[in-house]
Amino acid sequence: MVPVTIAEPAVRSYILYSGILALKVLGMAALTARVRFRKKVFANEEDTKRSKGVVKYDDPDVERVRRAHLNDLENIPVFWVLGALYLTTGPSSELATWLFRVYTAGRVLHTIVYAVKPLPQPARGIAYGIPYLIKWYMGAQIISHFIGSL
Ligand SMILES: N[C@@H](CCC(=O)N[C@@H](CS)C(=O)NCC(=O)O)C(=O)O
Repeated sequence: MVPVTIAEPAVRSYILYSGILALKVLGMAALTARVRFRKKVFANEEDTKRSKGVVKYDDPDVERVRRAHLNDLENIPVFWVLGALYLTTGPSSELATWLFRVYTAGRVLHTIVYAVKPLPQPARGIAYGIPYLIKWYMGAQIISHFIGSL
């Protein structure tokens, strides 16, 4: 059994990048609110009163930010699970740190090219694909490490 302790640089790196990603997910709510107020487009009647906005469910800019938020929710919790389990396989600290770092950078870039400053494809596909492959790699490492130990 590989000991997973806070003294391990890879564990500290996981905690750091997990925290950054959690704040990044929270930031999506602020980004959505910013676009809603800029466009005066809201989801509920009571939200429209102070800013004289309208209820609208198909504003393209709001929907874009909402899709980016949803995409985070489809991906980042999976990283938390796989990243934590990956640490139990005894990876090199350097490799684990780079995987967590690149993953985090990819997810931040995904939001930028999707919702902040939309860029033509394949910008979003790449920003999505690299973190996606990192998760598959960590998942495969977990399975290959533990499959023989049952
Ligand atoms: N739920 C996603 C699954 C596939 C995915 O996440 N694709 C990436 C790269 S093209 C993406 O940014 N999709 C846009 C989105 O989720 O709104 C979708 O419907 O597209």
